[in-house]
Amino acid sequence: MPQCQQQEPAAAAANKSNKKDPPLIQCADLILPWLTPLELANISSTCKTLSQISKSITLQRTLDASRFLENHLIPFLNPNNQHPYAYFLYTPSQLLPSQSPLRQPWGSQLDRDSLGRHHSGSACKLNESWEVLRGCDSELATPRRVMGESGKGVCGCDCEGCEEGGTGWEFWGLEEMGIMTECGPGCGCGLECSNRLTQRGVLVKLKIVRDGKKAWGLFAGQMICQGQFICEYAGELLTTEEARRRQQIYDELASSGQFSSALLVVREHLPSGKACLRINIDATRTGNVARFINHSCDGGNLTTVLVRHTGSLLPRLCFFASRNIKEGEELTFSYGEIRVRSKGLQCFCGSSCCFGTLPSEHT
Ligand SMILES: C[S@@+](CC[C@H](N)C(=O)[O-])C[C@H]1O[C@@H](n2cnc3c(N)ncnc32)[C@H](O)[C@@H]1O
Repeated sequence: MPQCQQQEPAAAAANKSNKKDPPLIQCADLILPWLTPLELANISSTCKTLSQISKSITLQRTLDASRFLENHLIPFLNPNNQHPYAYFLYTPSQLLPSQSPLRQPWGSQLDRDSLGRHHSGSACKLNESWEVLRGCDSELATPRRVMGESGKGVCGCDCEGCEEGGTGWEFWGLEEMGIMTECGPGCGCGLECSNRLTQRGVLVKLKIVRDGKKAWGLFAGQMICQGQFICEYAGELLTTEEARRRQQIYDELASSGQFSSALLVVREHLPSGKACLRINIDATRTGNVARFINHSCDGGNLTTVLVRHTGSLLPRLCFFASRNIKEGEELTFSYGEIRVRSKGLQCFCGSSCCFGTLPSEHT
């Protein structure tokens, strides 16, 4: 049958080109030829609508990295617009990997009302209690309970058990770290207690700006005074074994470029000096705004404080302004002093004392 023989190569060619198409296009190619003109027109307009919705979702996502879980919107700004936002799951506080969601909604117009106010439960409640507090004591915006060597601080409420002393802390090689104790699950007070400064989410305006060399960075969206609380370092709390496993994967991905990890290790040296407790917080997949804070060899403008809570075993790592910060300034801190990798990632902090490479440690 000469006709059949002639058609065979054309059919084979068509099949070959179909194989390259994504599955959805392949299905459409099977179904759409059967449709009436009206059905085809309906499909076409649905696709245009979906395209508009997905553009609107992208826009909404650039407006708030926190998925409406913080008190203020935290926008992404990228002057060259190639990457409008960074994709990660948002958590305002530490969680276990088993608590980390596989997916999280982000970018629905329904998240906000016509005035742009948040609908998300936790942030609203936090915001309300903060508004009440701010009216009566502006000092609440500063770390009143940062402790010295003695481990004693000024207690903001009558709860007992707040006067615990501190040991020595190390963070990525840093020997000096502030220690502070706040009320927690073991206290009778609630979020409105003045001794829960770091538990009300992000209270200063921030923005996330893209840079050609360092990728995203966290910037001040307002003037910030020395001592003001910025945010905690939130993410998944890992076992050391899991932290090492993930760090190996991250290192491999980073060596091929285009990947930033945000796995942070905090070490506590016990008074005996013989043992060391460590906390591994991974904000790479699930985290908060702190995952965008870049390194600066001069120490930057942030200081880290370990905050303990009455009745809670694990401390939280929190960032405070180490000096007055102007609106538009990048927020940075030192990742540490140790550089175990001779060929570490290049540092672009731009400070006069720049070491040239980013700090690196064995996890
Ligand atoms: C915790 S993340 C900070 C946010 C990151 N820039 C991003 O876009 O997600 C740490 C990573 O940021 C990059 N980074 C941080 N500080 C840097 C610096 N001073 N110079 C170059 N890259 C930096 C490195 O890739 C590092 O592994």
